[in-house]
Amino acid sequence: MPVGRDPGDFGAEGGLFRQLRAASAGAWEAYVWHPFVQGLTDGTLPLPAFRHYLIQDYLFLIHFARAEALAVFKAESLAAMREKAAAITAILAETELHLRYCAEWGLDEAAVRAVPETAETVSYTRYVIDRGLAGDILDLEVALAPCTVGYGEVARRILADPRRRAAGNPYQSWIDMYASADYQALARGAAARIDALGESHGGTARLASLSATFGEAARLEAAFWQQGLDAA
Ligand SMILES: Cc1ncc(CN)c(N)n1
Repeated sequence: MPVGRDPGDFGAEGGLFRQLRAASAGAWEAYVWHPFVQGLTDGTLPLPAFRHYLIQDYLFLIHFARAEALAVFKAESLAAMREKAAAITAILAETELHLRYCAEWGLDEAAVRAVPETAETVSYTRYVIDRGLAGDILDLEVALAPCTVGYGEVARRILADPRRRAAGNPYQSWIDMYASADYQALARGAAARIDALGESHGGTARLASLSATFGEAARLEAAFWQQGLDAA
């Protein structure tokens, strides 16, 4: 396997998730192995870049939880509603990590909430919500998947990279969060859900439009990292 290119075991061979990832291979690669991610890996990412990113990510997660709540509303079964409710709980737990970093920088929750959302944060979160409002549960889950699954893949790539700075990496607790068994299970579940909905909701016939959504979300993810680098 090439260095830093561990794709993980997300989605089944031949399933919709892997078809979507393959259809947006360039945008996906630009997202999951963005220079920001490489800076996290070897610990060279400037702190102001991380700080800008993390504060915006806290704001991002609030809106992402709203999008997951829309997926509860649009869920096709009670089991799916439970899975989506668990995803909301996981996102809210994720924000605790952000608040711990912010507390180290002297920012409490009210101070973080008072930071205006950037264009990158608004465009990504509202795009996902719009896909969910305009489409059905599969459209929404495809818009959500690059976020949930992508960070699972990002963490696996970081761990697999020989340039990884393991000792004294200032971003280790961030890496640990997304490499954790809990997060990896969430990411695997999100990819498996895309595969299942692909079967039940006519994924093959809708491939062109679903690929457009997936690719756009992957591009918005890359832009989200980039705003951190641009702020440093
Ligand atoms: C922008 C973004 N994308 C994904 C994740 C992982 N939940 C996140 N925290 N932020």
